[in-house]
Amino acid sequence: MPATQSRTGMSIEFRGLTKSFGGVQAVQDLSFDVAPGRVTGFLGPNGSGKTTTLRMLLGLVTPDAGTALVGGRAYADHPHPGRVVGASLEASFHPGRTARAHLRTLSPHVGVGDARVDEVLAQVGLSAAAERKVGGFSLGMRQRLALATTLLADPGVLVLDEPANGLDPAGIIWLRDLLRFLASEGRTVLVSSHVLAEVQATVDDVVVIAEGRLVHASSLAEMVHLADSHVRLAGPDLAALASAAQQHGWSVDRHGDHLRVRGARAAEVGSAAFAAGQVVHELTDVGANLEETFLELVARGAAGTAGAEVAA
Ligand SMILES: Nc1ncnc2c1ncn2[C@@H]1O[C@H](COP(=O)(O)OP(=O)(O)OP(=O)(O)O)[C@@H](O)[C@H]1O
Repeated sequence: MPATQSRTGMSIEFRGLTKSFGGVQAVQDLSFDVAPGRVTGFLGPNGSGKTTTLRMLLGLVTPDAGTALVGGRAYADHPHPGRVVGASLEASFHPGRTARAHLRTLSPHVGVGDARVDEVLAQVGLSAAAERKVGGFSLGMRQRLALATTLLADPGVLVLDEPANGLDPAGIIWLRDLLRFLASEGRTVLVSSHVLAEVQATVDDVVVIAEGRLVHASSLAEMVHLADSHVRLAGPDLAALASAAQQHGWSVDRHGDHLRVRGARAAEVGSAAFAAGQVVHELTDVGANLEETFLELVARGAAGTAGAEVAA
């Protein structure tokens, strides 16, 4: 077994990380922190730069500028980086090998024995499939084996790229419980995903990127607060409706052909419009929708207008 000190989570720091491939600016001046003892969701749409960022963290891609540090050091500067950070990024399996054989080929490199191999197979629910060839594994089983690979050295830092991809609903709940348990032990757990809903029940902190730039970093609780409910209001004279709502001290944003009024319920907004003599075509209470907030942050980030939402 590796030394227990490896289990202590270290913080991860990204500072001014920048990388382009030819004409493609994959990551731009990206800075955020990932804290130990918490699960952090690293979110962004396809092609937003998540994998490139994680590859730079693991020293697989050289940044054009900036740093990515684990416990204050570059990954490669740790004496035994594979024992400090467990990462699923490079997980590739020989189809003719069994799950157990796959892990046994890796175990000497991270200084663990066969007993640990069976332990992690049990931890990811693959004990019964240990002697089956990986070529016949489902996507979900491959995800479990990738996770077993990252856990093998009992590392304090886990970096998981889209770990929920391919898992069935029961598998997603299982993964959530496992990641929460690993974080509760003090580990640093960084999980990428392009679907907030997939990791919403798992993460403590949220980092959102779009087109390689940071658009939001906060606790999940703060993001939920951002996703506050509002009243959707439309009519032939939006300017007059907006001013009627503002006179009551409610905040009003225009979104295309309708307004969003915050701080009031639909009934109050309807009464205010009536009192102002305004025709209303649409008046709806819209509940908090985290996924919608995520998509909005991404859209605003892509348009380069997200600065105000960046909390980190
Ligand atoms: N080795 C490379 N050569 C050229 N372009 C690359 C390379 N790696 C990434 N890119 C480009 O950088 C951008 C970011 O890609 P990246 O894979 O980091 O995004 P992602 O957020 O992980 O996407 P996904 O959710 O689809 O995995 C994309 O435009 C991609 O095409």
